[in-house]
Amino acid sequence: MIETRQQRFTESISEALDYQAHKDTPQLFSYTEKIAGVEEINPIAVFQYTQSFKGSRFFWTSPEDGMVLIGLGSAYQFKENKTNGDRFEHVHSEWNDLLKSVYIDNPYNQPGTGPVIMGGFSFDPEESSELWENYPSSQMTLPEYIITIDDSDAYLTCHIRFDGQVDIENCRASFTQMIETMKQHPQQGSKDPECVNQQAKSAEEWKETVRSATERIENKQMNKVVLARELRVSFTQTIPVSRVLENLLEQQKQSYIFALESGEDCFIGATPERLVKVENGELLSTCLAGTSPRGETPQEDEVLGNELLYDEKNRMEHAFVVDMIKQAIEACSDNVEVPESPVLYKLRNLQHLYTPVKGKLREGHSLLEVVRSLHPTPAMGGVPREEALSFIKEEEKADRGWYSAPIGWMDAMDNGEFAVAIRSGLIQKNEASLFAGCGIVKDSDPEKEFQETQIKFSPMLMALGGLQ
Ligand SMILES: C=C(O[C@H]1C=CC=C(C(=O)O)[C@@H]1O)C(=O)O
Repeated sequence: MIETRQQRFTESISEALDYQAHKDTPQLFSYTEKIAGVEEINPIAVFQYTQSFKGSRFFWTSPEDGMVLIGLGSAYQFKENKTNGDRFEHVHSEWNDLLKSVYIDNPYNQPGTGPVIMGGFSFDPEESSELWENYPSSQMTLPEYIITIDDSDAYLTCHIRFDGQVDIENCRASFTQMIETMKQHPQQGSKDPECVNQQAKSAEEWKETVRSATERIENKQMNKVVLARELRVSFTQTIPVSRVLENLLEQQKQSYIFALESGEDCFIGATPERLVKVENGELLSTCLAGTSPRGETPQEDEVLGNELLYDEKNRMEHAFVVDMIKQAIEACSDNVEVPESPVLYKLRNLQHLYTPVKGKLREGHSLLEVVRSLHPTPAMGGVPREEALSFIKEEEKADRGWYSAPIGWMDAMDNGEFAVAIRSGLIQKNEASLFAGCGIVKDSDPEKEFQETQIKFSPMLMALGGLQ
């Protein structure tokens, strides 16, 4: 088995080198292999044992299909800063150009294997700040190694650049070494560092901004706006990212768990909000807006859930999102299906109103084009979009950076998925900035909205060990 594997790798890379020798483009080789023994692979252990890639790792898992994607290192990167051009279109066209020059050996028809780019975008391409200096307005990376795990199989993909002397033996040995790394057992015993300080901008100031938003809504200058807050937390020691990931995986089973390292920082979170998923042309988007806490007992939980389902203010907040997403998906898809009424989506700390939107992506439309038309939905920006965004720019005092923006991956067959990076935080050594926001409509009560943001901080606070 090992011998056959080594042979396949050697033959494939030799063929690629040979093929590329007659061309003046390329220079990239993409090779995928199915790895036996998926039950042995522990995603957290992979993260713990790949410290040599620290600063350029990506972690993703989806609650629906349980798929895990880990990206390590960078063989190629699309990156753009502070632009008012079309950053989604730029990535889309550069990705398609790059794909023309990749020699691909991937015999598996499995989404998320072969050449896959991973990363995300900032909320507002025109904003930049010191806090987010390691996170440009768009950054999608083709990793050196990609580990893809679905329920029954695991795959390893590697990307090798052909722009210098290629040592085939070395490349093959590194690939084999990475397979060994995938099968390591997690290291036990790391403790959560102690939280020593939590600091947010003045609560009164934030509530005042909510009041001024409701006034604008009363005056018919807008219908809805989402306002966010930032909480800076400090710990006694450097925050261990793999430990936080492990906690999120255990505590937030209904959410996407993601992490993206960039330089010394790590943007990490557990978001329930799918922006869009495309698999073999089937499209799925999600409207998630309208929030209530979970009850202490099943009875209280049911009462709170029912109140949320029939609450006029929350239904209005939700309906703005459904209308916009439905319209955007209809513009690029056939057979669009949207249920009449929302259902409840229950998380550990909160429950939301939830409406799925399904369709068949029309020929000629791409995943990134859908991301561009959806971002930001009224669950993150507001209605009308431009009015809400300029209110956020002028009045909201949070440095959003990548919070509430698209994060995800896409492969060479235009399969992929983007979530909206909420319930998230930016880890910087022993400190982290956490973010939480709420949809404001005309009947919003500033105190209640403030309490809602407090609960929305809890998934990250819990995972960091900062929630007593
Ligand atoms: C903006 C956030 O949540 C959004 C997603 C779901 C429900 C929301 C709400 O009910 O306000 C928000 O629109 C956040 O968690 O930071």
